[in-house]
Amino acid sequence: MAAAGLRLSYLPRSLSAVCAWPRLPSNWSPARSFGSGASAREQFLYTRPGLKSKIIDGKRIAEAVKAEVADEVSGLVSGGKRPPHLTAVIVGDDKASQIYVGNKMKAAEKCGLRATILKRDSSLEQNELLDILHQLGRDELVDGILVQLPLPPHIHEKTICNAVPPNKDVDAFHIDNIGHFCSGDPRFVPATPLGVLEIIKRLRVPTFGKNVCIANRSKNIGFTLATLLHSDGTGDATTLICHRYSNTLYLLP
Ligand SMILES: Nc1nc2c(c(=O)[nH]1)N[C@@H](CN(C=O)c1ccc(C(=O)N[C@@H](CCC(=O)O)C(=O)O)cc1)CN2
Repeated sequence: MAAAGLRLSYLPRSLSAVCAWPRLPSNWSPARSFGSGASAREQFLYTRPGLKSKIIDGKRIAEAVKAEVADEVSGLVSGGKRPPHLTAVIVGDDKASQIYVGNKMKAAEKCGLRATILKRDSSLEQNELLDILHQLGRDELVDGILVQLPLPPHIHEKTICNAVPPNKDVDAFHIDNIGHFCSGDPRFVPATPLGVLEIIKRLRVPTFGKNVCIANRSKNIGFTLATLLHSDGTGDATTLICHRYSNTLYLLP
């Protein structure tokens, strides 16, 4: 189940957040590139005349991953086991969240998993949500649980993430799972960075000894992706996390 849980869910459509640093041409000068009142994006592009973008067909990769997970699940089922059961809890009416959860559940079903959505109104109290999670934790027919974020403002996100039983926490947002991940002994890995790593591996983008710049500093995405990419035997790259306050000069090769 852990392997299926890890590889499920979301694959980003593009890999724009990760790029190898290109070499600058010999006539490049900071004054020419930074002195024109250009936007941050223009400055970035001006300083990287050799940078070539490549659009990645994430959908094709996602289909291949789903087919492989479906094979694993059908192996379990033909061995007499029941299909793993993923339950998503969603609180409120956030449009994007509805779409994300719908897509995750469709993907799970396509892989042969049982998928359940528990949808609750935004007026749900924190204690009621905690009760739901305790019940799901005790339910032997539920293997994986995710609580879609964001939650309404009256619900404390960290309290909820830490109420998902760590052995069913497919998002790996529970503090125990963050600790396991950071100490190099992951039980689950957050889906988005794992999806990016999967794309890098499947496209055989070399990372060994490379410099990688990650344009995202969130704990669940940029930070986790940097950890994966610099880890021994996983990415073996040198990673730089940058954000809106990063000095663009740090990006020079
Ligand atoms: N329980 C969870 N809640 C939330 C998660 C999560 O992983 N688990 N992540 C986000 C929402 N989300 C998936 O649920 C999600 C949203 C956006 C992306 C992403 O990679 N976006 C790309 C654009 C991709 C595209 O081209 O469409 C980007 O922003 O650059 C990944 C995951 C919050 N809640």
